[in-house]
Amino acid sequence: MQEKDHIFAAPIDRLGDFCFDHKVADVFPDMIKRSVPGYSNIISAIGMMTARFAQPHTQLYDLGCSLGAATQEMRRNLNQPGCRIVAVDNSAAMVERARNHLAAFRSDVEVELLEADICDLTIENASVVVLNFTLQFIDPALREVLLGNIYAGLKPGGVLILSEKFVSADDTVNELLIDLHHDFKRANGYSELEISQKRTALENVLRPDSPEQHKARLKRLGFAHVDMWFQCFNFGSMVAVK
Ligand SMILES: C[S@@+](CC[C@H](N)C(=O)[O-])C[C@H]1O[C@@H](n2cnc3c(N)ncnc32)[C@H](O)[C@@H]1O
Ligand SMILES: O=C(O)C(=O)C[C@]1(C(=O)O)C=C[C@@H](O)C=C1
Repeated sequence: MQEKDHIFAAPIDRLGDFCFDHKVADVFPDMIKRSVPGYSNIISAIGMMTARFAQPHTQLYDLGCSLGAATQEMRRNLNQPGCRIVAVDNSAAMVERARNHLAAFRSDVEVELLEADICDLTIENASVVVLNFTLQFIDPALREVLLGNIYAGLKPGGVLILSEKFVSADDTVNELLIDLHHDFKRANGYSELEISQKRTALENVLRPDSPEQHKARLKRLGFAHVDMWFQCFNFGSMVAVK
């Protein structure tokens, strides 16, 4: 049975920064499904893009893999010989649970699960790289270097799938999208207290960029084709092909 997310349901005295600890890892599937509009569509599309972009004898990366939802979808859709998936997260609680989660499925595809900081990782011989709601948690000053490492490690024709929470450059639209996201959370059973406490806890740790900032940076780094393929409110996913 999957646990329900009640983490911010009661008033918290000294509300600290949000972090991916045991409490969050225990309820993560419920939390992300009720918090991120379009999450399950994005996971399915990661599988579809894996089928199109995976190249024989290459590596596929799931960076900030949490419990391995994207890894599992990539593994299910891999149709090329000699590929392996490298799934990485720096939260011990997430990696421990990802190990159990991934072991529950039968598959011939090798998955290397690493507890590591993705900023310290060497990316090589890659055909598919997934950053599914992870870059937003990386120090903004380190984002360009990380994306540059990904670009360098991708083979020509390789793809980066980058899903993020966005900030809109237009203040009025930005407020509208945030309000609509909160409506989405209310409709999924979150209370006003849960919404506001989580918002405060995320303030210093989830720093969103605008779609324009993302596109400009990916282009600057050399990606040949960059665009948004999905957006719902202030959440979305981009595709960048080398
Ligand atoms: C919103 S979750 C990602 C969800 C996941 N990709 C999925 O599709 O279900 C963000 C994850 O990024 C991880 N993370 C944040 N900073 C990281 C870093 N520097 N290195 C590795 N993992 C990181 C967190 O521990 C967390 O599990
Ligand atoms: O709940 C929110 O407001 C979010 O921003 C959602 C979000 C995310 O985008 O990663 C934040 C933290 C949790 O990991 C799950 C989802």
